[in-house]
Amino acid sequence: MAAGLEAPWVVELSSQTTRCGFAHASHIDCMQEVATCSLPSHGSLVHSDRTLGSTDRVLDDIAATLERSGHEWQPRLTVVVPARCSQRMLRAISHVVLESGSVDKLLVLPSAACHAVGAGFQSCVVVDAGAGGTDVAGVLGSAVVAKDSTLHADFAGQQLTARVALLLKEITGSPVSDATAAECKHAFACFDGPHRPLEPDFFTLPDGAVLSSSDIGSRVQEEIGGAWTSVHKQVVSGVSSALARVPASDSSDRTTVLLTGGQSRIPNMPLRLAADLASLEDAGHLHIRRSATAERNGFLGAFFLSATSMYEKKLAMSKDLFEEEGDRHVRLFTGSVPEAFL
Ligand SMILES: Nc1ncnc2c1ncn2[C@@H]1O[C@H](COP(=O)(O)OP(=O)(O)OP(=O)(O)O)[C@@H](O)[C@H]1O
Repeated sequence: MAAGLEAPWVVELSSQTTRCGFAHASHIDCMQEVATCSLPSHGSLVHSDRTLGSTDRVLDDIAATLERSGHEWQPRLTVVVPARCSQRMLRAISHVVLESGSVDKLLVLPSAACHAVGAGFQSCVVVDAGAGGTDVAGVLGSAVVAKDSTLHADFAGQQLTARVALLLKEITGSPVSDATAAECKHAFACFDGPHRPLEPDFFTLPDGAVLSSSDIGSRVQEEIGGAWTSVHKQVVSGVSSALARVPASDSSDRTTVLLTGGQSRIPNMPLRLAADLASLEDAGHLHIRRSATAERNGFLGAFFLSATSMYEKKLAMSKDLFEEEGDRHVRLFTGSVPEAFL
């Protein structure tokens, strides 16, 4: 952290879980995970302009949640959004935050760059398989290379959970909660491959009913395999175009493809991605890495990037400038952060 700077609050607007918190250089001091079941769907707000007018409601909800747990907004705030976030949405976020009275400086960072930095990479191709879909982006010097080089594919954890909920209802005859469906999905999720773990033999529903893995396990895996099959060509083409912008980054002349996001936990996913990428000309130079901190990388990376002196000097939008010149300076940071600042 640069001398004299207080750590900012970081709010990561994701499809299913909004993560917000305050971090120290050495550890996360408090990180609230605000699930959207008790809040409006933040992901759909940042993923689409249609509900633009609701941005203030989203941030108000987060502020209320923090206050309930005894915290207040800090004067510096970093908001993490998908790289495809529109200029209109960025302006809406800046108005809500900088007109709120409690925030003096705002930084808006693209999620892919934060995931890369959070996992320890300054340059790589990010494949972020999350609840709302799978995003691919090239990251160079801790910044997304270009907004138009990002890709969104429909391999979405929330949709898979909904499919598993339907399967469970079909088998048991009664509806189950999303939490139960997600638990069941996590128990059986797996791609084909040599390290396929043994399935659990049984899955127990909250009412005590026991389903055997033959009832539900293979059907969950079929759903996951089918969903990936329908998007894998798209993902390969996204990785291929990102690779054209991200030069080899390690001493052995290889480029890292970072698998991150909650769905990257699916067993054998790196093997499946490697098999799909094998058709690429650069396949021999790819290093596929799955991060152990999958769901937290975006938050962690945002904290690290915000904690540099670059934040203060070049990147953050100040309330004073906003009041003098309006929202025309608001932009998603896509420049390269010099190593000296990291
Ligand atoms: N072991 C697992 N197997 C299968 N899916 C998993 C596993 N662990 C987590 N997931 C899924 O990952 C998803 C959550 O991922 P993540 O937290 O990255 O999403 P998000 O950040 O809210 O969304 P997004 O990145 O799309 O905005 C959920 O759908 C969850 O069910």
